[in-house]
Order: sequence, then C-alpha cells, then structure tokens
Amino acid sequence: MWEDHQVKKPCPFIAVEGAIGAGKTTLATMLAERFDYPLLKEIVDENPFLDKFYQNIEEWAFQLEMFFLCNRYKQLEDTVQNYVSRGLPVVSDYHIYKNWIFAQRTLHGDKREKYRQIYHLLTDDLPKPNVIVYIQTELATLLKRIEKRGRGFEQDIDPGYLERLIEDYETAITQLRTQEPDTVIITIDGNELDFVEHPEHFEQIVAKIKEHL
Ligand SMILES: Nc1ncnc2c1ncn2[C@@H]1O[C@H](COP(=O)(O)OP(=O)(O)OP(=O)(O)O)[C@@H](O)[C@H]1O
Ligand SMILES: Nc1nc(=O)c2ncn([C@H]3C[C@H](O)[C@@H](CO)O3)c2[nH]1
Repeated sequence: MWEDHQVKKPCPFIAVEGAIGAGKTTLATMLAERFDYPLLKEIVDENPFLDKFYQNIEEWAFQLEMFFLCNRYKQLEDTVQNYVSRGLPVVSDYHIYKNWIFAQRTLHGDKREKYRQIYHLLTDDLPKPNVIVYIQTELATLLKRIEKRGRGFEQDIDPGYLERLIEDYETAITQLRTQEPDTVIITIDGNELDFVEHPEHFEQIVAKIKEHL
C-alpha cells in the first residue's frame, strides 16, 4: 500500500539514444529481454532514401527526414495506444527528439523551417520517454561499430558528419536536461563500457536503470 509521502513512479517508457552505431538497437534489445518489456525498434531496411541520402545529403535530406518523422510518428502513435496509455512499460531504440537533432544538422533555411513546424505539430502532444539511456561515444568507436555492422551505404559516411552529430547529441542531451527536468537521463560511457562483450558491464547498466524504475 502507498503511504501519503510515497510518490508512485510513472510506468517505464525507456528510450536508448546515441549517435550512429553507438549501440542503441543492441542495448535496447538486451534491456527489453532483461526487463521483459516490449521493444519498439527502428525500421531501417525498408527506408528507400537512406542510400541516396548518403550519396548526396543536400539533395535527399528533406525526403529522408520527413520519411523518418512520419514513420516514427506512426510507430509511436501505435505504441502509445497499445502500451503507454494502458500503463504498460516499453523500451525503444530511439527518442522522437532524434528527428530534430538530425534535421537541424541536415536541413537549412526554408526547408528546415517547414520541417520544424511539421515536427512540432506531430510530436508536441506525444507522450515522451521518462527514462533516456544515452550512450556517449567518441568518433573512433562509432567508426569501428559502423564498419563491424557492415551496412554498405554507411561505409563512406564522412567522419566529419559523425563528429558533428556527436556534438549535436551532446547539445541535445544538455537541452533535454533543462527542458524536461522530470526525465531521467542516464549517460553511459560507450567507449569504456562494452555491454556486448562484458556481461558485468551490462549488469552495471541494468542496476543504474533499476534505481529509477
Ligand atoms: N558495446 C558494444 N561493443 C561492441 N560492439 C557493439 C557494441 N554495441 C554495439 N555493437 C555492434 O556495433 C554495431 C552497431 O550497433 P547497433 O546497430 O546496435 O547501433 P545503433 O546505435 O542502433 O545504430 P544506428 O544509429 O545505425 O541505428 C553492431 O554490429 C553491434 O553488434
Ligand atoms: N538523417 C537522418 N535522420 C534521422 O532522423 C535518422 N535516424 C537514423 N538515421 C540514420 C543513421 C543510420 O545510418 C541509419 C539507421 O539508424 O539511419 C538518420 N539519418
């Protein structure tokens, strides 16, 4: 029974975030299994714009960002309906804010402004994750992981683009801490903690998350 002074914690809605290849899908999958929560996973293989985008970012950015936004909006709408609004936990390998992080990097001028308006219209009233697990990584780690995963269209990604995204993520996480003070943000050192090879590293992450559930 809850005493008066106890505050009931919200149902876990956990998002794993980090730059390209940081290990979001890997960690989110492991967490979903460990906590026995459903996993909300990004669809990559059916994206018709990704390889074109990496060949010519200027030309394809708007189509790609809109595609990601609409897809994630639909996925999250379903997730809210099936889980969040029913008080059921869920773990996701992205946070919707990621759309705006990327769009600010890839879109400029009029297109960015149009995107910004649509982004807010679609996402402002969506329930947001209450726990963010942020995998912080340096460039060398990302390059290694991208190579290891071996997706053809990512092999020629400009390291400068990744470097800027690492900085964009740092800025975004700092902003989220201020804008959403009730959201728990757990930062993981993705260079030092290897939750794939070292079970004890995974246990450390699980223990940290459990403190907030
Ligand atoms: N801690 C880790 N140690 C070693 N390899 C890892 C680790 N985390 C992920 N990997 C490997 O790195 C690659 C990228 O991982 P993953 O697909 O989970 O990244 P992601 O952040 O979801 O990527 P994206 O941004 O493209 O969605 C995969 O081959 C995965 O097996
Ligand atoms: N431009 C852009 N905007 C996004 O919202 C976005 N989300 C993911 N990605 C890229 C990273 C991986 O290559 C690949 C799989 O995550 O897709 C994105 N690229």
